[in-house]
Amino acid sequence: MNTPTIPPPAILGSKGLAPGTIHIAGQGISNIRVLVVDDQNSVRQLIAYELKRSGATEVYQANDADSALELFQKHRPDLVLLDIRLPGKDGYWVARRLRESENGDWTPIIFLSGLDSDLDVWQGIESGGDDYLVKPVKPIVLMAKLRAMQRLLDMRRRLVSMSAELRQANQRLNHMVEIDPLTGLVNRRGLERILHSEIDAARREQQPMTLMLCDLDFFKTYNDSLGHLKGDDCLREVGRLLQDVCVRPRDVAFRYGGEEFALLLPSTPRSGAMTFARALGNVLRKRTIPHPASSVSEFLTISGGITTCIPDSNTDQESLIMRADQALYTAKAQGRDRFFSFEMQMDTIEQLRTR
Ligand SMILES: Nc1nc2c(ncn2[C@@H]2O[C@H](COP(=O)(O)OP(=O)(O)OP(=O)(O)O)[C@@H](O)[C@H]2O)c(=O)[nH]1
Repeated sequence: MNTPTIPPPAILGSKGLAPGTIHIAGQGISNIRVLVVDDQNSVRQLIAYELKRSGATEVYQANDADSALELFQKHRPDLVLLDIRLPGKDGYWVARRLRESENGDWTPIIFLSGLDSDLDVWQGIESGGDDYLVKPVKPIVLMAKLRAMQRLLDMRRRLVSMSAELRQANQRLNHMVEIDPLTGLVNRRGLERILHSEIDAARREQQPMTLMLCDLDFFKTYNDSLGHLKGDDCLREVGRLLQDVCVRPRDVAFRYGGEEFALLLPSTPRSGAMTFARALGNVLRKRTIPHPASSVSEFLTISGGITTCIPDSNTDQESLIMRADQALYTAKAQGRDRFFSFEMQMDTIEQLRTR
């Protein structure tokens, strides 16, 4: 029942719309699709006729509660004109169902009813209506109300689109503040966020996770001998290299700060962590980045501290970072150009004991 028919002139002035000034040039409604719910054919068609004349792009018509809901779901009109007395379920019921089905959206509902007691108005607004008009209503009054609702609707649409833009801008901003401009890697702030959620995931899934802190060896003397710009190039190169070794989608490389990098490897046990560290060392060795002032190699080398665990309720970002940092300190103290993990050291001791 969604095609409005132009009523014969005899219908004008019947119970739904009172006779009166009907059309004000240029003052109609525009770009609006309306659902009219009324069980009286003549009233419904007259309203549809007036709406069309005033600029509504589409008018859907329903004569009972169920077809009203059906048309609402199907067409998602911009506005609903709703009678209260309908066969079967009434207009209050329809308004409540419409509100439930909107999912945070808002469609203005104007009750258009012959019931004129204060309680009816109260119930109409309570059930989800935004306005209440008593029939017969003058077309000019109806149009004025529709224009007011349209204004609110437009304002709401602008707000919704502005908040979507704002959300996107915020996402871009968050992304920007988590990216290190020199290497393009995620920075320390991003590490803290991602580490937090990966700890939660690993705890939930009872999966081992690995965190590596890596530090370029003798980078001060690299800068001192080759200059700060070459130092920057070197950091960029290492950044690319670390990104290349992170082949699994959830493995992430970070610039932790200065000449320190971090690698987060979810679902990676100790054995996998050491394989990864060896591969990383090999890739760097193959790159043969000259380091004229290093006392461990003629090429750039890296030291790394590794920690691997299945997080429990005591595991947090700080404890993991601290443990990886202590392991890094040990790798440096043991001569650099190596990776160290307390957990793996314990494994080795355990293996020696059981031999
Ligand atoms: N070019 C460049 N150098 C940086 C940057 N950030 C930190 N550095 C330098 O990295 C060097 C780190 O030096 P140290 O902390 O003394 O460590 P190191 O010389 O690498 O010695 P070890 O770590 O003990 O092997 C410092 O000279 C910093 O100035 C950067 O963004 N660009």
